[in-house]
Amino acid sequence: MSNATFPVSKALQKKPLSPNTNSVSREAAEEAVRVLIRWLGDDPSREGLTDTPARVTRAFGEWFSGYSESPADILSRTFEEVAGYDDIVIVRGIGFESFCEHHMAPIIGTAHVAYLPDRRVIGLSKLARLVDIYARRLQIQEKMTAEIVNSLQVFLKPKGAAVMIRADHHCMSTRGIRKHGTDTVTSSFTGVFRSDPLWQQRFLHLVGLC
Ligand SMILES: Nc1nc2c(ncn2[C@@H]2O[C@H](COP(=O)(O)OP(=O)(O)OP(=O)(O)O)[C@@H](O)[C@H]2O)c(=O)[nH]1
Ligand SMILES: [Zn+2]
Repeated sequence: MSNATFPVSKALQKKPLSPNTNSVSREAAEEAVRVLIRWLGDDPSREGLTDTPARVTRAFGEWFSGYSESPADILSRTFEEVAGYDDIVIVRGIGFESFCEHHMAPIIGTAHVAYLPDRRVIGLSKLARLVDIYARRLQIQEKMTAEIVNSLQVFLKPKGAAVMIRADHHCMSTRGIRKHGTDTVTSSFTGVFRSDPLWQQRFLHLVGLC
């Protein structure tokens, strides 16, 4: 279990650069793809590959759209808690696709995101959007887990938040050590989920781990 420092760093709150508005032009990105194709030993000007650099940059824009989205924006719309509800809110099994920052290889996984409301709740879809904002960046699993839990704590201000992620790292299964069928589990807690073993146990029970 991680001991991510809290409160969250200022960097988390800054609006990140978008792949479309940063200092590298789309033309330069497409040229980089052509260089890679040449480096592989193929010819970027042959018929089947002429449109590939444009497709690849478009695909990267989608896979890495998290750089142009801000957790503050999606977590700003909250609702008064329904009177009398005083238990965990959890969305389980949020599927995501990410890419490891070491090899840019896919990380395919699921996240469980929970919080204990302090008067306010948030639309459930926003928890899944929060996962995607951080998944659609170059990541390591530990950082992604901590970023999700910390931004939920900072912007929603619940009594506590808990995140658990299970993922398959393709850099471990399709290359290098080539171990298939492994998964990596990380978790991160704030507030009561961190300070009170009973709340933490309850979260683990809800995600089916105890
Ligand atoms: N802690 C952590 N490590 C990761 C994650 N994703 C990939 N890695 C690891 O990052 C490490 C990078 O190791 P390096 O030795 O620099 O790179 P490498 O020579 O390609 O390593 P191998 O994968 O062992 O061939 C590898 O051990 C990967 O398994 C992640 O989310 N968290
Ligand atoms: Zn990797």
